[in-house]
Amino acid sequence: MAPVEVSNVFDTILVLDFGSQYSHLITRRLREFNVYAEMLPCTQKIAELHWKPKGVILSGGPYSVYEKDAPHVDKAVFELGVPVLGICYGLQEIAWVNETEVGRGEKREYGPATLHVEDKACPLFANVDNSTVWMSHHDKVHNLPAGFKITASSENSPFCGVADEARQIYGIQFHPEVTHSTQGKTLLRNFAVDICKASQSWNMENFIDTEINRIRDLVGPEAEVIGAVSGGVDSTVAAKLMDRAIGDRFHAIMVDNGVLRLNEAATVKKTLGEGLGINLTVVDAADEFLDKLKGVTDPEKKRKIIGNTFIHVFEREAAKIQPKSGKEIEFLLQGTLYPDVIESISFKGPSQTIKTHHNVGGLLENMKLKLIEPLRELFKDEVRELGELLGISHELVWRHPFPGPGIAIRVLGEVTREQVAIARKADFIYIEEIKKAGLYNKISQAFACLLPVKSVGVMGDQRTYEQVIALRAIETTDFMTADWFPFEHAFLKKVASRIVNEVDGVARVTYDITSKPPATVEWE
Ligand SMILES: Nc1ncnc2c1ncn2[C@@H]1O[C@H](COP(=O)(O)OP(=O)(O)OP(=O)(O)O)[C@@H](O)[C@H]1O
Ligand SMILES: O=c1[nH]c(=O)c2[nH+]cn([C@@H]3O[C@H](COP(=O)(O)O)[C@@H](O)[C@H]3O)c2[nH]1
Ligand SMILES: NC(=O)CC[C@H](N)C(=O)O
Ligand SMILES: [Mg+2]
Repeated sequence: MAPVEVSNVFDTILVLDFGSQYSHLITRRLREFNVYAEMLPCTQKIAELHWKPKGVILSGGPYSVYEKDAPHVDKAVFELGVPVLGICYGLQEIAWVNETEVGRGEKREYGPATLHVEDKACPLFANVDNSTVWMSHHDKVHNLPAGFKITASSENSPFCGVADEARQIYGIQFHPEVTHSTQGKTLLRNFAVDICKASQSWNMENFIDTEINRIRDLVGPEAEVIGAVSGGVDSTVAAKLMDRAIGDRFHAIMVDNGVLRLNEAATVKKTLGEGLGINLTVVDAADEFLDKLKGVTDPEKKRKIIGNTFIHVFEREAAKIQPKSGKEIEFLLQGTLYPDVIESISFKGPSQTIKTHHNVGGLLENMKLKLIEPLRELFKDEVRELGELLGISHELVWRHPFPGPGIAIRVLGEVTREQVAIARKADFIYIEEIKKAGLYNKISQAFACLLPVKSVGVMGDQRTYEQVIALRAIETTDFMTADWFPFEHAFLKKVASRIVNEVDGVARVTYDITSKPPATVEWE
């Protein structure tokens, strides 16, 4: 029997990734109109798929089809009897497979171009007008492949759209997945819904039932599962799904690593344990973490120490659990999201190893435990929607992300109890003011950092010589790029004044106005 996979339950469009920076956006757009799509590397062998796609999209990519080492699609894609759409490199690949010349164009084309729909009857262009599309290519299809007709053109690309309607193979030179292609979403919908006949049934309500059944099948009637939860969105949603699926055979463990936010452990215990009824153990390992961090100032070392200590604590706690069945714990729950999976499977080039799925997450290595990752098909906003449907409070669902290494990477330099206490208090005041000003949900992430430099101040006629707090607030959709949040001056003034007045050990407050890149979100 084929394994129960999401793609076996929902009609699925297969996106084959040739390494374009936009590949994941194709999946994203299709899901926005409730068609499920999954991305796999372009090297995927069709015979090894456990499910049959309703259609296939070949993405763009940095290679040239005529290069010696260029990646090529498994030709079995064209034997599946389902529609195929090639985008940019994908179009060039379709031409290549059909023995049509592709070469370097005289002109590169990056940015906006005007699309001319030449064949208004082509179902791919239904309700698509002559409009702006986004181009990003240098190569050019020189001739029309045999059996194809021209469906669209642009000034620089006479074969901007081609189709072999009998075989349902379509190619376009532009990128419909980027929002700058103003009618790109209509085109993708035409392909997925009208041409491939994929049902628009992908929504979080349907997903809950499917996933609960899948977990029950996988775990069976007796086995027990452990999972690390932080009180963050991902692990809470994963834990709640697990709880619905197998009840008290799921054991959630939260580690107080001594670098959580103010009152965090107690709050999580209350919201997850009492509020959501999840079987939760909070382990106080603060001393163990802080002892190991003594004298360490290098950011990477700090991260490694915290990561390893998490594993030790977690293994120790897991060994204490004695399942009713008398057998050992068999499964480990992880809150892996789709972007993590994409990162690990995305096609980066023929010379690079493509990581496989068990490397994703990596909370525990060399473990006998089998992984369960209920969110591995979902984007963050889908996880949030799922959280709301599972009855998790709006406040928890919309919490800003908080990194596992916590305040340890927000206290620059050595992490001591005293330094953590200062950073915690300042962070608490900052977030409290953000919430009071009604800004929390407009900001993607905000926090305070403690800088290990001293600065002179004057308070109550006394000279002070204390440390500096740097405030950070960013707006982003995917955390890969980010911009700083434009607070009103009055707001910053208020926060600075409160922090200097209420937090001993701080003489000065600054606001970080660096975007990512060149900076990162965290300071370490
Ligand atoms: N203090 C903790 N105790 C136990 N597990 C933790 C702790 N901090 C992090 N983890 C584990 O590490 C994983 C990764 O953390 P991450 O911050 O990416 O996700 P999250 O905390 O679930 O959600 P969010 O991104 O909203 O913070 C978590 O899903 C959880 O399994
Ligand atoms: O769970 C986590 N463990 C980590 O080690 C870690 N490092 C960064 N982050 C979070 O990732 C996002 C991007 O942060 P950076 O721009 O600093 O890489 C931001 O949301 C960061 O808070 C982490 N989350
Ligand atoms: N964006 C792409 O897919 C580019 C394809 C190919 N590398 C070109 O330059 O034309
Ligand atoms: Mg977190």
